[in-house]
Amino acid sequence: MTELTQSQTWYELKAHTKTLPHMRVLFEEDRLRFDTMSTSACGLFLDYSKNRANSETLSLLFKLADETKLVSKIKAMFDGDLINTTEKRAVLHTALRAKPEQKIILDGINIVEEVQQTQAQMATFVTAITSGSWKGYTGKSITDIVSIGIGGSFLGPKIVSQALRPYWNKALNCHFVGNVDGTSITEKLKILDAETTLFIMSSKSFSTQETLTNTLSAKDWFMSNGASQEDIAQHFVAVTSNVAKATEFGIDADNIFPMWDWVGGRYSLWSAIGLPIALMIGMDNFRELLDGAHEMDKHFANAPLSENMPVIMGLFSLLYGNFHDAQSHVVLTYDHYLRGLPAYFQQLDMESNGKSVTLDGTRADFSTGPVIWGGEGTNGQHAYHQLLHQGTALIPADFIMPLKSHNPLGEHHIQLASNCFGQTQALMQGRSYEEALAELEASALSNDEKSTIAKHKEMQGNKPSNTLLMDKLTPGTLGSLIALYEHRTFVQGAIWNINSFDQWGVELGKTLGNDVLARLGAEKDASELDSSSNGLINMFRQQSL
Ligand SMILES: O=P(O)(O)OC[C@H]1O[C@](O)(CO)[C@@H](O)[C@@H]1O
Repeated sequence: MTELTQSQTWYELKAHTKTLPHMRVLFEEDRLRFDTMSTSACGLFLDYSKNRANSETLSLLFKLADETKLVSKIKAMFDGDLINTTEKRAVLHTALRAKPEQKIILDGINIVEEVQQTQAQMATFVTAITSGSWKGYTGKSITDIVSIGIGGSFLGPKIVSQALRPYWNKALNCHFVGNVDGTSITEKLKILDAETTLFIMSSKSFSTQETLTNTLSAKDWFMSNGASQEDIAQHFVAVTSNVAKATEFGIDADNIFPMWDWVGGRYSLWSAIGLPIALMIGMDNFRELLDGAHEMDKHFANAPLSENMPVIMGLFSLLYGNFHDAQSHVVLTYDHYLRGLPAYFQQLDMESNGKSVTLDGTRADFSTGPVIWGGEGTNGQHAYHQLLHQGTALIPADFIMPLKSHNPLGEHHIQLASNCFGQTQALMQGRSYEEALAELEASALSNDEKSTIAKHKEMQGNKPSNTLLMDKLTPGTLGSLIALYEHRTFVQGAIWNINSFDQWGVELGKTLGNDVLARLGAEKDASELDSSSNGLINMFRQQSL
């Protein structure tokens, strides 16, 4: 048993959540519900009124936050305490977007100076590439950037570049390679010209199999196009915390952008891992992205809990997972440029809070991180919204939408907004049996048929959602939005008292994968493995090699 689930407040929340009326009633009882249950920060507006909560719910949640010392845990992160306890590391992705004049001391060093030096190195490189002064081995300027990385070294650059497409440098194209499946890199290389292509190899550890394999294949392709070993320096750069390994790999020392162990992979887009972003949108816009995140950092560190956007969102997610048995959470982005964001938040949250022991190793006797999934609105309405509305699972939803489009076109944006708001309304209010029956009144169906169909058309409603709006999708508002979700993830982990910043669960798969690799190559016999693994390996060896 953990202290958390034995606390008085936990018991009170369990009892309280059973007493709440349908959200329809909560809205009828309080005409000002939208005004009191919404808040703004850093260019974002959060409507959290369509949640299963009243003032008592909120005060119990804030009490739980107080009792679990959330405020002091937030301070500990910003101060650089070693809160990643299993790896004895600080968690300071916030330092990546700190102001140049700030001082954040870690092991006696002001790490802000190191961050600023790397940003200066990035800025010089971005200017060289975008001005055309950087030449390839045949004297041509670079036209295509290929970012090779996986996990946090892939999704951040890819999703943020995609989201900020309106800000792209017109002279550059970008491509992202992550999967070790040869198809991924082959499809990219087919359309590229070795003379004008730059590869950015992004790997914090410089030991990730997929990234090393993809980079070696990129190198082979490059050399097969008439380039020589000394031409590598003009077409390959690396972002890593393992500078020695990158040099050994053949990356020119001047072309290595450092990163640090106090930045987790899934929190690293703000570092030189974001180099592809800076190349595509320019260093000024990249700094605006950082500034947006910095504003959210200040808000998170200073706002009272009751006005603190990441705290409110984190507490509501915890409410549904721990007191309503919600096993997943859906992120619905009503903006085509943000179509990749659900996948980004999936990795951010699930690799952070997909844990089952608390800091001292006690097995959690409560649900921890939910499954995060989602997609682009309005497409989802024709795919999985049926389950959101009438399924048996409770799935809290976040709807995210800019109020202004980068591409105003006829009725498109007003229709997008009408769908976004209409969906949250339908989830909340549902449709009663009586309402469904009334809709069938004029039909030619018999009374029995009307009654049966009405039961199928009934929608319970009371399905919670948050609606997050921004005036327009810009580097600044995107920075604030992503930092908001980073801190939302932190809030839950802090209250659960788990380590949100290691990822031991991915180690075993990698180790066994390497063992299977040897057996697939017939260097090792597979017969001592379980019959499934043995059978699969033998099938591959017989049919694929
Ligand atoms: O940047 P690296 O060291 O290649 O790691 C890639 C990814 O693999 C992980 O370590 C495990 O998925 C992620 O945390 C990380 O972003």
